[in-house]
Amino acid sequence: MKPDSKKPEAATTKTPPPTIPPPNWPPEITYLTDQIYTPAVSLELRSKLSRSPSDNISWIKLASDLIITPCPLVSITTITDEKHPACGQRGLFAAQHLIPDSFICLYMGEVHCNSLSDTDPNSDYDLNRIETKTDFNPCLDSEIGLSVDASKAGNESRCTNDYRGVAERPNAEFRDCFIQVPSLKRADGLRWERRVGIFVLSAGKAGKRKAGIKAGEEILVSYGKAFWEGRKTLATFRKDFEMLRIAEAALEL
Ligand SMILES: C[S@@+](CC[C@H](N)C(=O)[O-])C[C@H]1O[C@@H](n2cnc3c(N)ncnc32)[C@H](O)[C@@H]1O
Repeated sequence: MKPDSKKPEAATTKTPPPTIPPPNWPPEITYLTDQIYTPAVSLELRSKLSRSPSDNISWIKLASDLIITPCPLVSITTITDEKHPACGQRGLFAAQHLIPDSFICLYMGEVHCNSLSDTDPNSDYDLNRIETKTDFNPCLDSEIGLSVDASKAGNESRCTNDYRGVAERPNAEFRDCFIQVPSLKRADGLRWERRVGIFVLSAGKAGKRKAGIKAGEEILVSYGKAFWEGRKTLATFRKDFEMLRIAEAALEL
């Protein structure tokens, strides 16, 4: 069943209702239960996020009961370990044992166009700059040029740190997925829409990661070298020596 792209659905423009944020949520950041959109993201562009799952058969389709806000699987903690390179900042930790390949939470934020005018060059929370398994420059949908920035609004996923300097390797990764959202046009009242989620890494061929992520362990992804190289360039330009030190340390690992 192909989505009807002639007329975008106005019902999807609704702003999600406010929810009580999880403990330790940064008060200056808006807590989201669904992604929001910059004015530059037209309804027509948004409708392109809606695809029949048969278009991308390998992408996981998440049942709506897996998407719970706040997410009970994780907790946000301020890092106090001085050896941790993000000491003093927040990190995302497993609130219970998470098995390999399991879904943790969606990467929520403000969806924006990848044009210079609609991108915040200072954001540390833009998927545009983070490398995922599927794409070198993942975005939300690189074909239509959309990405997600959680610098001003997001959910727990914005607290996920990079593994460099913390652990030997990541234990989680970003993956493309589909979720079901309400549709006025479909007989069943639902359609599939593209999202990016954080998932526990698979056990691996040798089963080395079969333990998944233990309760209390920090959830760590790889932002990719490009993220840290970008930070290094920006830090050099701004003469921000602390940012430069962190970026160089991450690149050395
Ligand atoms: C997406 S945020 C991660 C959450 C962040 N720690 C917070 O409290 O909001 C990305 C920023 O976290 C910090 N960070 C994440 N992983 C790091 C690492 N391995 N080493 C140093 N800083 C890290 C950097 O400041 C980076 O720009």
